[in-house]
Amino acid sequence: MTHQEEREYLGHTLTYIQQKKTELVSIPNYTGEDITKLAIEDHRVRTIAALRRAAEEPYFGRIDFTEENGTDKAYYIGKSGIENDKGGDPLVIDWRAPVASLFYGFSGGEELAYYVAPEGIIEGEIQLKRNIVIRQADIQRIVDTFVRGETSSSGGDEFLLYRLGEHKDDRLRDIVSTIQAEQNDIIRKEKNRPLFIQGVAGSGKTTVALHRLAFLLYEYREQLNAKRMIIFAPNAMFLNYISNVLPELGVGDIQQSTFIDWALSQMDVSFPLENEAERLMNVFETSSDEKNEASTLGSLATYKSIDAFATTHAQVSLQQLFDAGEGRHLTVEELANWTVDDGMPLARRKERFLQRVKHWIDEQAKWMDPPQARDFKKTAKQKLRTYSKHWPSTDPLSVYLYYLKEHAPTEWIRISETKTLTRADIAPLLHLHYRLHGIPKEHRFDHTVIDEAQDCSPYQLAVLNEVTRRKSFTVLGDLAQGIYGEEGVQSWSALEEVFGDTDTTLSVMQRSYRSTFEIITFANQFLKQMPGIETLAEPVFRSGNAVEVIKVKAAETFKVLAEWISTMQTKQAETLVILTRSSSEAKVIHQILHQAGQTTTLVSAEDTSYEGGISIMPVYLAKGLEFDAVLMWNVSQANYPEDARHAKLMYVGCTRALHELTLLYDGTPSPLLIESL
Ligand SMILES: Nc1ncnc2c1ncn2[C@@H]1O[C@H](COP(=O)(O)OP(=O)(O)OP(=O)(O)O)[C@@H](O)[C@H]1O
Repeated sequence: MTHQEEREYLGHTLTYIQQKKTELVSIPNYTGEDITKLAIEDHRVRTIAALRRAAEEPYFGRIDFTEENGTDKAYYIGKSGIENDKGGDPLVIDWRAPVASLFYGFSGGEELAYYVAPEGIIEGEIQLKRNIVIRQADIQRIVDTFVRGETSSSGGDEFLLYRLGEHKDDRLRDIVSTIQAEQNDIIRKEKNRPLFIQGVAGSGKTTVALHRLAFLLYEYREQLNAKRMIIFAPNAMFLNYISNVLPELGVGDIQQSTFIDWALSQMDVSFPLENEAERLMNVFETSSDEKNEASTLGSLATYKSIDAFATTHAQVSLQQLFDAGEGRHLTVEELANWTVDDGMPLARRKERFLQRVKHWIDEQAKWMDPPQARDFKKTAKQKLRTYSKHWPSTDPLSVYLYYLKEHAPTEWIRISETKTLTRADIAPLLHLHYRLHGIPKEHRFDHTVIDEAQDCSPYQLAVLNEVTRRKSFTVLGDLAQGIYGEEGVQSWSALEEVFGDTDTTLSVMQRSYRSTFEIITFANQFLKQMPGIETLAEPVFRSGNAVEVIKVKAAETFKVLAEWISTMQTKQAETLVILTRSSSEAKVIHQILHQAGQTTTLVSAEDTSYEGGISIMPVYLAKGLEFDAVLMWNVSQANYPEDARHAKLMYVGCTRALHELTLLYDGTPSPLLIESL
């Protein structure tokens, strides 16, 4: 009965979608310049795209709601809303609409439910919450997670577990059909108060951030422009991994970048950036303790100090008159009127000054014979070029070096000698670039998301705060995954401070969705060994195989690896990874498997895309990614000694696994394995 009723509704909806699409496609393109017609054309194109997406899977859920006044309504929830031109209620409600909150916020227990509509709070009683899996326009599965009066209703867990049990390919996916109540709250938080989210590994931070962008764009469509919204993530491979979600949600125009790539696209800097692979090797594979330099450069104190330096630097005081030749000159007093600091960036003031002097030269020449005037103008303009050198530099790198020479001589020597920049230099350089040249209007953001924000420096955030309107930020991360140590932050307050007196919100996500109960429980032992981490990850009760910790001898390496791969493949694992402590170990394993005819992908810091299949990479490159099966290679005492940094690396590695986790070691196991041997 249920299926029949749902089949009819689906048939009816698909017919409508088809008709509407045909009707809209038949309207000729508008290519003129009338703004109203262009807006209508834009709407037409977007609607066709949304209908095309909806034709395969128009909705995924249904909620039956009895309003206080007794009206019964059935709402079908999908990725895009589908209006009904022929009158009546929409056929499908957009998942971001206020009423869809009922679907996400309801966990089965509440007597009364409500949502906040534009006209006020609407209260009522939920009768039914149903998940409907549609693939290629066909109903595959119906799961009722709540039916009023039935005591067995789970409120959503059964369907969530079904979804979490699926195997993953090479791309992160949207979760519109199973967004959980605590995630829904975060997605829908207000726009203009900086929002910080501390979430355990696998709690859905990246996914929630992407859904929040789509939500904000819907909720504030009159104020926001997708092209002026951005998500910053740590590296190109991770960006590639998440690249499908925003287009799937119909908001593909939102920018996605790393901080460094974006910053370098804003300015010209003559020195190259250090090699990324070498940097990572330095951070993770050498045992140097000199890791404080980035934390000083990345601090808010340095931001303030450089800001004050830029202000002083921009005060122009010309001490020499400008002699244009032929007895004409501008006095120091006259020049001072043209150099006043009226708040305009230095480079623009300099440009304005030069224009004025050029104009003055032309005026002087008016009283001369033409040949004399020509010679005078030529000479005077040459002299002006020489004179302009009395202006302070407008090159960010030069100004940065002046600053360092005075305030941080070690850094000055580093750059002067190597003629190479580190990542920590980029935020100060962009800051100076903005101070010297200003921020073009079109470079400002309406909303900025920072993922993996535990690795973001306060300085970076302060610079982003300059380009982001109304402090509209979502900042997400996990302090327990702060594997860069001093380069990132040790507490969220270090980043919150950037916003000064502005109120910020800190939300916490403790439930972990990625991994099985066994894997999360296992990984929690590493959280317990990190100073300052008080709460553990809470598993969703999805049980799987036990985590295996196995001792192997070096001579058996290949045999063990081959067995692991074939066992995982028989378990239908599609994405497998071998995580090593170092890049050299990863190369050796890749070589061994290659010689045995096994195709694997060796992932390095330079890679910009993630291909799925069987990958081998150093553990520090796996942050943000996930795999059906993970093999932690050689978790020996030498590779993972007992300290917070290695506990974090171990935590990151183990929490990459969705379904299967195996750890191998040769010799003495890591002392961090306190509960598993
Ligand atoms: N509500 C949900 N329904 C279904 N899947 C979910 C849900 N929330 C999270 N997931 C899944 O959990 C996994 C982890 O999500 P995500 O990568 O966004 O987490 P994260 O907190 O950013 O993790 P990490 O910090 O470890 O990188 C993904 O596979 C995601 O699809």
